[in-house]
Amino acid sequence: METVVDASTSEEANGSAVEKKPTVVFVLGGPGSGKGTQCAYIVEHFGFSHFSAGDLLRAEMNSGSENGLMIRSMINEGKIVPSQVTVNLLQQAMEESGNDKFLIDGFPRNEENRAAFEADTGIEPAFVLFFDCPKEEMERRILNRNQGREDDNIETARKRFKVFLESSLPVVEYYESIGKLQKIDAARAIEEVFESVKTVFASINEKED
Ligand SMILES: Nc1ncnc2c1ncn2[C@@H]1O[C@H](COP(=O)(O)OP(=O)(O)O)[C@@H](O)[C@H]1O
Ligand SMILES: Nc1ccn([C@@H]2O[C@H](COP(=O)(O)OP(=O)(O)O)[C@@H](O)[C@H]2O)c(=O)n1
Ligand SMILES: [Mg+2]
Repeated sequence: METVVDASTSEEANGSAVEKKPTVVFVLGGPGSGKGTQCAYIVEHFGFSHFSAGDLLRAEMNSGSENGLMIRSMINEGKIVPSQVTVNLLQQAMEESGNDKFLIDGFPRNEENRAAFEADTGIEPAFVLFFDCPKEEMERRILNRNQGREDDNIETARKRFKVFLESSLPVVEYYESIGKLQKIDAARAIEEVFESVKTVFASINEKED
């Protein structure tokens, strides 16, 4: 007869080899508030991997995947793509990165996004950055962005602002209510905004080099 399970295997199974959960910071703010811009600086200074939910969805849309057409029509209407699609893309990107510190930008954009991520990954954010910016300034930035995005036109931008107010702000308020929100005045020059961002991250862990 085969030997029974040995001691080392059962030790792993009962938790001695449990992995540490990754650190996740969600980066929220209205369309054009400067999330992507600030994330690039955070990556340089603090060693996080940055994933923009919008960028991952655009890549998926252009990859010829079966969800491509659905994603394009949602994005062009400023609507939020079903959470399962976005959470799967984020999970895959995190797994492939090999890192354990993630900035997730433009997510969660509604309560369904928030709940799906938590249910599927078991991860809660360490904290949530919120870039607070007046609508007029966000509108100016979007219309000057020049990245060739189909949704950066005035008509879609207005739909995105409406979705932000109705669906995304309640998530921001939720994180505020549990004491996890770090609100930053984003209506200043890029360098000034980053000074405030640095203060928040410096208290966590400075990149060692
Ligand atoms: N503090 C700022 N002041 C002026 N323009 C900014 C600032 N931050 C970002 N921008 C510009 O505004 C546009 C939107 O910024 P982006 O980082 O793409 O925002 P988001 O990811 O929140 O939509 C970009 O063209 C960017 O260069
Ligand atoms: N969590 C998310 C993030 C983006 N999106 C879609 O992608 C679009 C662009 O998101 P984005 O984060 O790149 O846009 P910005 O806030 O950077 O301007 C959104 O308007 C949504 O249509 C989504 O459906 N779900
Ligand atoms: Mg962005």
